[in-house]
Amino acid sequence: MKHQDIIFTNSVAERLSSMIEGMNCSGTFILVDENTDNHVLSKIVGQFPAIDNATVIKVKPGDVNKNLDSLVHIWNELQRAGANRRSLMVNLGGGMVTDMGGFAAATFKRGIHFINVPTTLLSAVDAAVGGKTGINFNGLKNEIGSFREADAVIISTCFLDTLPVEEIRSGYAEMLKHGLIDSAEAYHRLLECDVTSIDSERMLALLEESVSVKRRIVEEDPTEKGIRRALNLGHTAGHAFESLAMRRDNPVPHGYAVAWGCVVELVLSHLAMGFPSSELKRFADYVYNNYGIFPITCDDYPALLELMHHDKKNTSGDINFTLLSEIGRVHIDSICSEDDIKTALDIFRDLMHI
Ligand SMILES: NC(=O)c1ccc[n+]([C@@H]2O[C@H](COP(=O)([O-])OP(=O)(O)OC[C@H]3O[C@@H](n4cnc5c(N)ncnc54)[C@H](O)[C@@H]3O)[C@@H](O)[C@H]2O)c1
Ligand SMILES: O=C(O)C(=O)C[C@@H](O)[C@H](O)[C@H](O)COP(=O)(O)O
Ligand SMILES: [Zn+2]
Repeated sequence: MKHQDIIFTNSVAERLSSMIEGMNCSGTFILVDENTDNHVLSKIVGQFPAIDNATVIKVKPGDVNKNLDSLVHIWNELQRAGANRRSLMVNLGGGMVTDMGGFAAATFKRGIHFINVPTTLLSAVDAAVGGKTGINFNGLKNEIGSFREADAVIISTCFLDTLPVEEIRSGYAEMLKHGLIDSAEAYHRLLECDVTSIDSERMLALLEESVSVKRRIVEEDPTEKGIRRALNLGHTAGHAFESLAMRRDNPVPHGYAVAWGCVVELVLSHLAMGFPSSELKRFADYVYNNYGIFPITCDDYPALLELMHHDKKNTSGDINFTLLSEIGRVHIDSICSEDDIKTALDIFRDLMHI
């Protein structure tokens, strides 16, 4: 897999335009959802012909629409406008847009060029980088997808001012995850920051630091044969919460599910690997105070376990977790029994005062 070009800038339109011109493509498509159409597109149009001449494709927002219907809509629009192998797709949006647009680009005519321009904190620090693309299918997260890195990722803080604070918190959860797998120093610094009042200069520095954690791991293991599973901390349980919330017709932001999932998986880390109880308690309190609770009872355990059995890290009938023995010390392929997971869910409910 080629090395991915990741650019940090607040002159997005200028960089994007010169990139489009340099790629000598036969046509450019910009994928947006209704919200990035409303809040973001106007920030990059009206300055450079390479951007203004692009065809805009619009999808409905939200993870419930990261699905086959939206994907078919994108393929139809590309085909209708005569896109070919030299066409370029620009994914302008959050992780929903970069995941699905990346997959549409990876599959249309077996692959066209694409550039990710992330517009949420979460997509800037995580989703737009590293080549995981895909859609949800049959209620399971990212069930259909491919590894295909964007030709380039243009990361900026200039889109974040219209983002609801809930979405800032959601992205911050993936940054905390990067801190947890990286080092106690980076993680504690994040815990001490007030996420709602970080100025844009400091935010750009935090973005660069967080992306560097993901980038280093992806470069070592681009297709998740091993160590990339570190980036999946919190997701075995987190994706189960996220899917359950969708089943209840009450979706939650991805990062919230990851934050709750990390609590469950730090409980398992404590039980199985001796992860310090003081750090577990501190993280759980942070999550309770900043993300609230995901309401579950023991009646939900069978559904949650069934969802965890679909996790992509599993290679047998067992459920595979990424755990920590301490902050920065990662143990991939940690198998936990259903009984251990139920115990962890019990402790999760205690820690979250549910
Ligand atoms: N591929 C990966 O490595 C990876 C990593 C993490 C998450 N993901 C996926 O990313 C998705 C979550 O991404 P997300 O949190 O960015 O969600 P999202 O794309 O759904 O964006 C969240 C909300 O913010 C809106 N929005 C986007 N930019 C905006 C802006 N600048 N101003 C105002 N509103 C804006 C969106 O329309 C949406 O309503 C999930 O599908 C998750 O599975 C993928
Ligand atoms: O990049 C990775 O690898 C990750 O696991 C990052 C996660 O934050 C992200 O949510 C990813 O989409 C999860 O992938 P999946 O393989 O568990 O669907
Ligand atoms: Zn994630």
